[in-house]
Amino acid sequence: MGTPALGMLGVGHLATYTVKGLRNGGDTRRIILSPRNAQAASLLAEQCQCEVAGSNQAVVDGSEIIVLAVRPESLAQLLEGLIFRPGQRVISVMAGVSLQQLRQYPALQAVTLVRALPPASVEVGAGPVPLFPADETVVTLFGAMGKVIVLESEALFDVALAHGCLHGWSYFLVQQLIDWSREQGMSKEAARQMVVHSIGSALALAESRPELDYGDIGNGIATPGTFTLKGIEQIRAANGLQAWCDAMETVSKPE
Ligand SMILES: O=C(O)[C@@H]1CCC=N1
Repeated sequence: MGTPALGMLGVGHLATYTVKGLRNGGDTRRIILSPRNAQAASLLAEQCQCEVAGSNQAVVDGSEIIVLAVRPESLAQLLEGLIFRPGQRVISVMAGVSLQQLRQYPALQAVTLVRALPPASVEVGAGPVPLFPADETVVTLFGAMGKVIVLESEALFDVALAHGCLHGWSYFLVQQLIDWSREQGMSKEAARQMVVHSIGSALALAESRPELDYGDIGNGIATPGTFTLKGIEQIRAANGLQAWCDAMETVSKPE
């Protein structure tokens, strides 16, 4: 048996960066794309050596593993009339749709269902990919493009949804800090480098010292009389740290 073929139902942003991540990670398996978004599918097929199927059913028939990468509101229409083989592996990358909700669709009743949430950074092999439940085939598949983290429960997978959002929020935080630096007169390049390396190098140092908590390192720097302490006190007083956890709380509790 060769490497299981992969079918993508839905060729939007998530499907596109996932396929790019797999190819950039050296995965050369057969990848079959659904035809509905014809322009995106043919572009991705050309860039990443995929095939565009004639129909969604052809995607299912030609693949051992199928990724559901449509918007939740399009799912019912997508599944209408589709026939999966019993035991076929179906990975849902739709945020906020539970296994129980997926199981309500007649088409999905006999398949092996797995949930995953690849962030955009898998395109460069750098994302955490939360997964539930454990599935060796999917761990191997997505291991090519990121660090797969198998969660112990679906509730914890929903917590990881908040981390998926954190990934997205990071861009806004970094951009806001770059914009502020530029308003002070810094060049675009210097502003970007200063912000990115300030945060990136903090992560690098902390990850070189796994025995230390991030808070320990922060407290070692923010000692009495420092500018760092003055600033973090101001951020805390403005709810600037707690606001992030509050948003995590909101998005990790779908419905
Ligand atoms: O924003 C979203 O809905 C998805 C979930 C995590 C990242 N993106």
